[in-house]
Amino acid sequence: MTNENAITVKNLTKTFGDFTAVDAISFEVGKGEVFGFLGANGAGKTTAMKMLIGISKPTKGEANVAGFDVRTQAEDIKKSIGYMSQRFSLYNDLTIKENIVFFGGIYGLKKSVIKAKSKNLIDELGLHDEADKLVGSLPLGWKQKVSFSVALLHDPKIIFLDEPTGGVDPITRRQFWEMIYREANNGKTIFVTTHYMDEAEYCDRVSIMVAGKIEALDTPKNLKEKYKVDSMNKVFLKLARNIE
Ligand SMILES: Nc1ncnc2c1ncn2[C@@H]1O[C@H](COP(=O)(O)OP(=O)(O)OP(=O)(O)O)[C@@H](O)[C@H]1O
Repeated sequence: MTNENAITVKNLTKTFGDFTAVDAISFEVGKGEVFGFLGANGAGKTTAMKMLIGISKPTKGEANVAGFDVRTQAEDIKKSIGYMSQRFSLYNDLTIKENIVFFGGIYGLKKSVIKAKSKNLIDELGLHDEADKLVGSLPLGWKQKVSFSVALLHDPKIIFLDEPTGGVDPITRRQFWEMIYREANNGKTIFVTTHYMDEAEYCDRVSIMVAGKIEALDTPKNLKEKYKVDSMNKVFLKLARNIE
């Protein structure tokens, strides 16, 4: 497989007993691309993502992430990617600063680097008044923004975001997407799952997974043209109905 793409996936498959959760999916994600990975509940997104971030072995097929093979180089992948999910966030009983020091340490950064990054992060997010407050006391939207910045501390090439804006208000979601764009413009590759169809419109390309298979993959504009509708929500509904 070539390493020109940030992610290359070929016939990637995961079965649990007789059940095929991810069914021979293939796609490529270019460097610097914002790639939306959509699907209804149970479509297989999390199972696929777990294989890509090197924590679950594929049953069949292959995938290369940040130049590394998911089967044999999972440890290298973990060092090259950032990961953030709605479920795995920061430690609520540590302050913002303490979370940064803690995760910086886990990523193996030097103390001087952590100090500098911590200052940048707090400056960028305008969080001077909150830096010494417990994360648990922050609104969810702020937690998610800090969590995103923390996932970037070790300067990963690819960032995996698993429903990063779940439960967050529309204005904060918009600000969150501005942060995503900024990182993509800096050359980071963004792989993001979301349930919000308006967010699918913000992606460079979108794949839609139905029952373990990728049923559509293109730019939002092309998908809307193909299905002759005016929103990604309608594309999604049409696809789901066709399959039923
Ligand atoms: N360890 C497992 N053992 C058996 N079945 C599993 C396992 N993990 C996932 N599944 C099944 O695989 C299917 C896909 O699940 P997955 O969590 O990947 O979907 P998803 O698209 O991420 O959904 P959601 O949006 O709800 O997270 C589901 O039917 C789920 O029950």
